[in-house]
Amino acid sequence: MVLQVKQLTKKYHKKTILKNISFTINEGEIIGLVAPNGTGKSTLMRAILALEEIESGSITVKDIANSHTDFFKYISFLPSDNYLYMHLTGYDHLSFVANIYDLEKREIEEVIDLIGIRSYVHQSVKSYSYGMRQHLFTALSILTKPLIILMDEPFNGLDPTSTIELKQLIRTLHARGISMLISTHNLDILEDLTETIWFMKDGELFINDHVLNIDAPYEIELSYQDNIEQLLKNCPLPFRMNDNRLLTDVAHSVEKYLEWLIKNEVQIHSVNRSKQNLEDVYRHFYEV
Ligand SMILES: Nc1ncnc2c1ncn2[C@@H]1O[C@H](COP(=O)(O)OP(=O)(O)OP(=O)(O)O)[C@@H](O)[C@H]1O
Repeated sequence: MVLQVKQLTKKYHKKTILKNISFTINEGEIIGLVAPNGTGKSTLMRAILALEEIESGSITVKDIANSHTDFFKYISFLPSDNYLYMHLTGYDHLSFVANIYDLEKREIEEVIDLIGIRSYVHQSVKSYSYGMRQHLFTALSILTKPLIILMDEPFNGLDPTSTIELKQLIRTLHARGISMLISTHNLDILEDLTETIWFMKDGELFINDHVLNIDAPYEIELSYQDNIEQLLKNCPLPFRMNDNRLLTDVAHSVEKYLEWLIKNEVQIHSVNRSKQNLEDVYRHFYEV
């Protein structure tokens, strides 16, 4: 186990943002954190990093509490807003962190090549584009060789090239055994990176391992019939239509649909289990 959070509660004024949240993250796990705006994803990350006062709870990495400076050797943060010194170069930033953690110059060079920032690392940050700043921040977040990285909306504002590169980097870090907690609103990207998606709602965390295996509806393809609309009007079971395909509701068994369709002489062409993607799961969970 790398990160352990126990019974974490955080309030802003009287509003409880995090309600008694507990979870663990193991070596090499990528967890996707998904929730609508304003739910508490950033607050959770900031609380883990002791950037927020909390009402109660314990947060440890490798059994070291976040009140201890050693905690920060093992955990890194890629925040959604990058705080960089405009008049310094990228290299200055890397040297600064390397000095604090007593790292060798060689380790800085390795990170520069891994992230691919060599061509501009000696320019001052004020000349960097948003994506270049994000790359520098990523380099800073992996310089200390953390066991886990918290990434708060890391894909925001990145062009397709930078997005592909960051996805590739996440896979590289994963292959090196680094754990990651990634919050994003981009469900397609997340689905590409991991099957372990956690949702947040009303201050609670819903941990659904392999969430994509949640029950998927069936697609019943109907053969063309003149009176089909009329026939389906009387169907007592809930359904959606997509062209000539009837999508079942997961709360009812497919047998019930087939039974009714056959009894009412609706001709069936084929029956398939549709693939449930993350957007479907999200819509179902948040009732969108
Ligand atoms: N410093 C603060 N003082 C008071 N309330 C705050 C403060 N920071 C955040 N909040 C409130 O806490 C709630 C959670 O905010 P948070 O930024 O953690 O959400 P989020 O899920 O990260 O949202 P987004 O997806 O928009 O980034 C929101 O209702 C927000 O208004």
